[in-house]
Amino acid sequence: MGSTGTHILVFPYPAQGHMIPILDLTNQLATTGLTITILVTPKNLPLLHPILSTHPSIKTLVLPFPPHPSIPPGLENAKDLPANYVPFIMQALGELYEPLLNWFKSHPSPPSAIISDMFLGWTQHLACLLNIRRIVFSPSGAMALSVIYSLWRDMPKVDQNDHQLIFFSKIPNCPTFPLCQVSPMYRRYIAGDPLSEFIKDGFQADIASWGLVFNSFTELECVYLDHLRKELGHDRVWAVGPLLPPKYDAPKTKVRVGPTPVSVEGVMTFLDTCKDHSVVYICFGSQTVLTNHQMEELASGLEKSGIHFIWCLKEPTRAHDGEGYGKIPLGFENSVVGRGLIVRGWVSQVLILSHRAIGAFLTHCGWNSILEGIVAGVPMLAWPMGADQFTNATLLVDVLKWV
Ligand SMILES: O=c1ccn([C@@H]2O[C@H](COP(=O)(O)OP(=O)(O)O[C@H]3O[C@H](CO)[C@@H](O)[C@H](O)[C@H]3O)[C@@H](O)[C@H]2O)c(=O)[nH]1
Repeated sequence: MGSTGTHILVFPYPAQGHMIPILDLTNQLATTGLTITILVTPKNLPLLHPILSTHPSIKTLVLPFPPHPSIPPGLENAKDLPANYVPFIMQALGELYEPLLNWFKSHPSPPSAIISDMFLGWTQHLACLLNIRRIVFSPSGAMALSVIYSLWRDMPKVDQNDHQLIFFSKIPNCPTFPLCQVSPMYRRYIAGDPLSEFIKDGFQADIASWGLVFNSFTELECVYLDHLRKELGHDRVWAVGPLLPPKYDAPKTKVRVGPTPVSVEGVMTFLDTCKDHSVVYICFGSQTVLTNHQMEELASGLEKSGIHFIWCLKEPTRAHDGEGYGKIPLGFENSVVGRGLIVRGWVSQVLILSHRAIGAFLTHCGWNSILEGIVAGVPMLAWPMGADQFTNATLLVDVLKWV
């Protein structure tokens, strides 16, 4: 379809767990005749390759990644940095305000709406100045966002005691978490600190935005979607998920299994040799790198259980302390030859989960993983690690009682 309709700007936050669903949504929007521009920084442009080849009418706006004192030069995506760098990436991207404003001002027919990630709250201020609508895209679920918005709106006092219980009494089912399971960005908030105030302002600007789109669905999160409509005081809260890629084609790339690279088809061939529902798939998303202690515990469990498994692991980034993270215990790989694959690198999780041989999914409860597990109909074992994952696990285990 040609792109002659309303012009919108799509602005993803550069992390795989955020980019994948917003681009899946953009894929769908592109079939409706909208004119679409996607904003990325140069190192993230290759990630647009699939969507640009499917929809050549989509335009790109490539703005340089603003330098930040805490981010090594050349790194522009959360996958290349430890998880606690998220606030720095958010702050760095905030520096795109002026360049983006200039782009709008000089464009002959600029966008009349911005769809931007929930970590880009400052785009609401830009939208206000330009007198256009800003729609928040949430790659997290409605229960998780209810908790996050409640924190930044009510600013409950925390005393830095990890066991302090935080009650969310206005949210349905009154979720309650010990402080250590609450958003680290909120836990680290210091009044008056410029980074903390930037983060707070971003979430409060999200709350004030014109609309909110979730990668979720009503049957899963009806009460939390309704809660948000009530809290925000409007009905422009949409659940458009589960968002999935247009088709599940395995890319023709190689991944490292043990010391040697194998094709992605090789991973699928391994699954082909396994009985139905016999393999445990293990993955902790695109950001979590296990500590060596966690690696040892998991490896020991896998060794003793005798089960078949695929373990997709993320290796430490340059900025991790290389000694403390991601070390596979000596001899483990040899001890599981034939029944276990340890994959370093990227294999399509959606593709693996849809294989008949998968019987369970050990997940960190990232929201995309949860939705992909539900769509594949695979039982999940919840091992939340941080961010919104404790809320997501609570939704599955305590609210829906699905796990
Ligand atoms: O080898 C891999 C690893 C990951 N994935 C995909 O990467 C995405 C990972 O997303 P998610 O499961 O949500 O985990 P994170 O990457 O950890 O996502 C971040 O963003 C999510 C959405 O806000 C949050 O729920 C998480 O807590 C946060 O860590 C999913 O689509 C997976 O299918 C692959 O395809 N192959």
